[in-house]
Amino acid sequence: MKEAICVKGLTYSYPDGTPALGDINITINEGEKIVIIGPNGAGKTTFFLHLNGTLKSQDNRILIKGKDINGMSNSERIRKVGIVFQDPDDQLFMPTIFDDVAFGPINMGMPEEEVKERVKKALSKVGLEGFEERVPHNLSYGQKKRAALAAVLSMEPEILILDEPTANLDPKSRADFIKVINNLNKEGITTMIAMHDVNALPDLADRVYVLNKGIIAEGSPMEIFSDWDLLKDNNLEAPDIFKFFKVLGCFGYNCEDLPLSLDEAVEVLARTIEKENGHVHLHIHEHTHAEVKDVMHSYNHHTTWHE
Ligand SMILES: Nc1ncnc2c1ncn2[C@@H]1O[C@H](COP(=O)(O)OP(=O)(O)OP(=O)(O)O)[C@@H](O)[C@H]1O
Repeated sequence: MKEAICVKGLTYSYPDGTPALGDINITINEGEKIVIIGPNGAGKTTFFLHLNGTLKSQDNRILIKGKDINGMSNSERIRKVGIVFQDPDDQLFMPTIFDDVAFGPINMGMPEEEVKERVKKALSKVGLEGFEERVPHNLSYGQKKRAALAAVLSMEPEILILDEPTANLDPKSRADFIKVINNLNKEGITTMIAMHDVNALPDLADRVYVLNKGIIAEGSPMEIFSDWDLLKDNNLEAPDIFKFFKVLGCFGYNCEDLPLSLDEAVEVLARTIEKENGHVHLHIHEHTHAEVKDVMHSYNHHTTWHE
């Protein structure tokens, strides 16, 4: 497998002395689907700002497809790594959507016909066909998120980095946005996402890194979410459905695989029902209401871990 991103010993403190990153070492291969989780202030945004060259550290190395990022020109970097920030208003600043999505290609000096072609293609990938003349300011939040993504896609980056892509989206927009990102990944784009939305994480990650100034852990979503101490120590939580099945397990529900998403839960339940001849046995009636509540709360760090 070819390396998309290789980070060696990245340490960074802001000029006012605030330490943000400590000795980050990671390797991400081409085509991977990576999610980075960590508490507020863990350094996720700071890390991303190093990957597009906005922040620079001299005493460490970041290789993008084998090439040192410090030796790359701006345009070379932007063509390799596209970053979509959490707030689309940070990325949309032109009078029309066309101007915003065309901004990168025009700056690269591309001929007019190619610019138009790239804008059309990028808008179609995010489901905003025909939005060229719309005013960014007047779009809905979900449309702005997709327009900001199109503005990055028009540069046809090989690596796509997204900060909190599902935050503040309604359920349909959230599902649509996840589908768009997954389609881009299937086309071969390496995706790296920072998110607090752990319920959406299993749809967007093959591999997860826990970042808290340094890399604390790395593994599959199942490996990470099964480690309660890791989650607790880093102010993180598992997807709701995973926690719910953990609770069911305490009441006698015996399932081999814990689900991380609703789709997986349906499969797991179907398998159990088949195995148990149409029955799922629970022993909740043997417990008092207070005991059931206690178990439920033990899997919700907001109500117990911080009390
Ligand atoms: N411009 C800055 N100057 C000084 N300190 C900063 C600056 N930007 C961020 N920091 C600090 O660096 C640390 C890492 O912040 P960063 O925004 O990278 O974290 P994050 O993981 O993206 O957080 P969140 O999940 O809340 O978005 C924090 O302690 C933050 O206060």
